[in-house]
Amino acid sequence: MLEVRGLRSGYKRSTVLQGVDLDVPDGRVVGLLGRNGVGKTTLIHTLMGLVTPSAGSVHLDGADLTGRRPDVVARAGVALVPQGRRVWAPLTVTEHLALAARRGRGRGPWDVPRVIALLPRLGERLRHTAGQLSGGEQQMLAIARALLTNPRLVLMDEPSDGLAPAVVDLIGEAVAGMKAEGVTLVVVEQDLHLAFAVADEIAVMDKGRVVHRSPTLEFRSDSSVAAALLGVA
Ligand SMILES: Nc1ncnc2c1ncn2[C@@H]1O[C@H](COP(=O)(O)OP(=O)(O)OP(=O)(O)O)[C@@H](O)[C@H]1O
Repeated sequence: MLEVRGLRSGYKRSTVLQGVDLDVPDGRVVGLLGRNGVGKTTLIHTLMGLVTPSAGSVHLDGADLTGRRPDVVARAGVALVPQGRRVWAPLTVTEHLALAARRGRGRGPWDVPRVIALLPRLGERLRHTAGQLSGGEQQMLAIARALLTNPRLVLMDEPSDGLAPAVVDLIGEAVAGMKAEGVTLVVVEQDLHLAFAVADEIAVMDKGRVVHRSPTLEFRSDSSVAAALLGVA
């Protein structure tokens, strides 16, 4: 269980997170929505230890991760699938998987055969370099890399970014597969179709806070909430 309380953080000239409260129970998928610039990426990066909080707390299964370094947070079981995938263009898929597997070895159920079973397209591209992959395949590689660390919690930042609808559906299937294996996820998304397809619950941020939380079915059934908080009909 992830428990975030009163989290404040930001950059030199601006405080972005103004006191974020967020609970993510084990095995649940929370879709994190919000207009551009409300602080979704800053929240994900603060949870991962890439941005240092000025106040508040982050606990995972009771362990205090507040302000810890990214490598410490990763070892505690948190993995980031960053926006823009951040794969290494010259390395092959096999090399990416081998490097990630080395870091996660022995800590849980995910190994290379298992992530390839979840993401079969990668199995057909093992000798390709990451730079030769399509955007969707790079996203799958970024997911595979995260899973191979055997995380308890995966933070995904706009996995649908720049992908065609049919490819977004494949990413949705991969997220569903992770969830079926018991992985807990926070998925930042602009694509409501994907967020609704994968999330058990929706959290909406505005001006550096989580201002709304409801089960996905409830959120979908009341379009006035989405209209007010996201500016969509
Ligand atoms: N590295 C940085 N240095 C300074 N300011 C930043 C930095 N990264 C983000 N910001 C600012 O922090 C605010 C929140 O940005 P953030 O990326 O967290 O929002 P977001 O909700 O993820 O937006 P989007 O949906 O557009 O990705 C914005 O005003 C942004 O300009």
